[in-house]
Amino acid sequence: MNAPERLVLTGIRAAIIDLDGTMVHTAPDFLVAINRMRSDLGLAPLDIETIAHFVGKGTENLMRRVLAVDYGPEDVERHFEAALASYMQHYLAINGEFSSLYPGVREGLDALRAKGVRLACVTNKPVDFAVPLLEKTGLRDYFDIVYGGDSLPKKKPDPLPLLTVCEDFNLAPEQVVAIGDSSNDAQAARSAGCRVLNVPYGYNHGESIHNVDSDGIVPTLLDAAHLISA
Ligand SMILES: O=C(O)COP(=O)(O)O
Ligand SMILES: [Mg+2]
Repeated sequence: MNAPERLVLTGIRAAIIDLDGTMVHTAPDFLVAINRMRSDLGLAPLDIETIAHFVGKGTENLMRRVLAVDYGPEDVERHFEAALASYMQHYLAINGEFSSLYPGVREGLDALRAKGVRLACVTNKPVDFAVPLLEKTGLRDYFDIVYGGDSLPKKKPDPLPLLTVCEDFNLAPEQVVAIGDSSNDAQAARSAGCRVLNVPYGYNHGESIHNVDSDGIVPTLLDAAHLISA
């Protein structure tokens, strides 16, 4: 029997990197902003694990999931606008204050850049949250492009944001790898025709990352960088 082949991704010219759960552990920011919003609405606080399971499909989805803990579908819609406005205000007030970089992020971005791999950040976070967070964590200058969940008509798992980056970089999708913590990132990459690596430490809707269809699971962004070559 042949020894298992070591995973290597060749012909890669750009990497599209996810933000929440991949570069930055933002669940503590979500916890504070959501529970301040819930307090404004007279609702009891949620724990961090519950909230982390709701993260990944953008702010509107997050609001609906957080309200659905207490309300049925009609009341969720009735409270939606007020909840969203309260949440946006509270999140912007603390954005990045309770967050931290995961191990190997800066090293991984440095290693990718040293290989001549261009970098884009594609997140489902609103772009007005994403850019200040990247600035606060010292990551903004790594990225030629940053797209938030509201930058384009569709967000991940739709392939549009990834395909837009490929076009911006003038690269074919197979020359681009997406790296993320969730099935959203993997599905978007598969639909776009990009390669995809997953990290196991983020927020995959409370499900095992091992069930996701991807080209591999890497412990850190630095490990991802080691597998990627031009
Ligand atoms: O805010 C979200 O919904 C998740 O954002 P992400 O795409 O950076 O994981
Ligand atoms: Mg993520």
